[in-house]
This record gives sequence, C-alpha cells and structure tokens, in this order.
Amino acid sequence: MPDPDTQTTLCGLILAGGRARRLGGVEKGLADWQGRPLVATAVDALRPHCGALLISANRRLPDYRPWADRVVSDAPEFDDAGPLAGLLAGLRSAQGLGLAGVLVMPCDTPAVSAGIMGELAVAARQDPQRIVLARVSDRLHPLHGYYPAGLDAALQRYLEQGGRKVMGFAEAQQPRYLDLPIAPEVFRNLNAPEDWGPSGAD
Ligand SMILES: Nc1nc2c(ncn2[C@@H]2O[C@H](COP(=O)(O)OP(=O)(O)OP(=O)(O)O)[C@@H](O)[C@H]2O)c(=O)[nH]1
Repeated sequence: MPDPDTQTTLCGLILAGGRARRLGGVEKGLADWQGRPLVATAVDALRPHCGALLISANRRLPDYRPWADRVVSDAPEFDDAGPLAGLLAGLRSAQGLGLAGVLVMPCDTPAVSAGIMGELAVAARQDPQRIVLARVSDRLHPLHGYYPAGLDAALQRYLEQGGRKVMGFAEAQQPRYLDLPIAPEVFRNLNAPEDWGPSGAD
C-alpha cells in the first residue's frame, strides 16, 4: 500500500499581504529579521514540505519573487479583507496547479519551524479533504494549518457575505485539530517595533 505521506503534493502559502498598521505600514515580510527578510523564516519552514511555494502579497511584489515560485495578490473585490483574502488567492492557485491544498502560515512567526509545519503536513496528507489547524495548549492557530483547495468556492461565498474571521470560516468546515506539545511562545507573532527588540523593525 502506498505511503500516504508521500502521495499528496501540498502547496505552501505564506501570508504577507497585510498592511502592518502596528508597524507603521512597513512591509512586514521584507523587514529585516536576523539579517534576512522576515519572510525567509517562513520559506525555511514550508519549503521542505511543499511541491510549490506561494507568497500572498499586495505590495512590493518584485521583492518577494526571489523567495517563492509564485507571488499571488488578493482579488480586488476582497481588498483589505484580511488573511482570508490571501487564503482564497492561495486556494485558487493550488487548484490551478492541480495540488491538493495549501499548507499555510503567516510571515510573522519566525519561531515556527520546519519541524512544526512538517507535523501539520503529515496530518494533511493523512486526510487531504479536511482542514487541519494547529492547537497549542488549547489555543487554536488557524493561520497555521492546512486547507483543501476545493474549499475555494465556500471561502469565496463566506467573504462575499462579509465574513472575515478565519476561525469562523474554518470551524464551519469540521476541521481537525493537531495538538502540538510545544511552548505557546513559539507561535508568538511580530506586530510592533518593540517585538524586534530595542532597535525595532526597519
Ligand atoms: N493576503 C492578505 N494577507 C493579510 C491581510 N491582512 C493580514 N494578512 C496577513 O495575515 C497575517 C496576520 O495579519 P495581522 O497580524 O492580523 O495583520 P498585519 O497586517 O500583519 O498587521 P496589523 O495591520 O498591525 O494588524 C500576516 O501574515 C499578514 O500579512 C490581507 O488583507 N491580505
């Protein structure tokens, strides 16, 4: 019997399309983090598990291109609709590429490693028709998980009806939860200059 872990090709999706208001509008994914653009940390975490890697971005697209196979922008009708708009663009691309679904993470959680995303990838390949969400100490992380490509139509409807909550969408689709035995701080995201330490973000 074929090993399910190797039979399903996933599409990586890094969300970097937000306006980073708490950072004063700096392009967060391109801000320096330990000598590289922050987005590079998410590339490291996703690349080993994915047949194709997408970055969801809405500004400075050429600067993201070296880091991914494709940069995808939000549909104009969902401008400023939040992370779900980026997820929809990713699901549509995965469909176009014939891939099962997207293994997603935001650009701003640099401590989330390839090992952690690998655990989510294994869970996704066991049942590629279902959403998988990371859960750490009872807290859900719906932007770290797996979404089947075939949910694009349902997500489009949710957005058209004004839905903007990632958990609201995900929980309506009977997701699986993957409990990760790690410290909650690992999922800390960078939002404000002080999260970079005394010098702040560039
Ligand atoms: N494609 C896309 N991604 C988004 C959008 N809004 C937020 N994101 C991404 O979703 C993740 C979580 O975003 P937030 O922290 O809520 O928003 P942010 O824009 O990063 O920062 P704030 O404006 O300070 O809240 C980040 O990786 C963002 O880049 C959006 O409208 N489109």
